[in-house]
Amino acid sequence: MIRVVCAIIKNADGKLLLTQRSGKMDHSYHWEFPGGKVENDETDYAAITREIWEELQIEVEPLKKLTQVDWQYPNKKIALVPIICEIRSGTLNLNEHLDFVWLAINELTELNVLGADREVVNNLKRVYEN
Ligand SMILES: Nc1nc2c([nH]c(=O)n2[C@@H]2O[C@H](COP(=O)(O)OP(=O)(O)OP(=O)(O)O)[C@@H](O)[C@H]2O)c(=O)[nH]1
Repeated sequence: MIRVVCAIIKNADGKLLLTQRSGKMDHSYHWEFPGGKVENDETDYAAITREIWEELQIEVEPLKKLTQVDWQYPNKKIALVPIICEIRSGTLNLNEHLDFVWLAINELTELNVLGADREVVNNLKRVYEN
C-alpha cells in the first residue's frame, strides 16, 4: 500500500484548493488535493510540507490530520491521508499541475475528482457541517 498525503487548504472565502493532474501524470486531467507520496523515513507532516513546496511553491503549516481513506485503483492501492494546512508564505505557481481552482465544498461534486478524493470530500462535509 502506498502512503499518500494531500493538503486541505482553505482561503479567506472558505474555499478549498484543488489542482488538476497533467496529461503526463497517472490519472491525467483528474482533480485532486495537492500532495504526493510519503518517502521513507519521512513524517506525514514533513511530506506534505515538501510536496506543496515542490508542486506549488507555497510554504504551508500542517495543522491536523483527517480520516485516512484506503482506496484500490486498478493498478495500485493507496492510503490517502488528508491534512488541514495553512498557507504561511509564497505565491501559488503551478510546477507540475495543469490548473488549480478554489471551490466551496458543495461545488466539488461538479469536478472530475479522483476516486479516493470523493471519499475525502464526503468526510470533509461532515467535518465542516458540525
Ligand atoms: N497528490 C495526490 N495524489 C492522489 C490524491 N488522491 C489520489 O488517489 N492520489 C494518488 O496517489 C498517488 C501518488 O501521488 P503522486 O502525485 O506522488 O503520484 P505520481 O503520479 O507522481 O506518481 P506515480 O505515477 O508513480 O503514481 C497517485 O497515483 C495519485 O493518483 C490526492 O488527493 N493528491
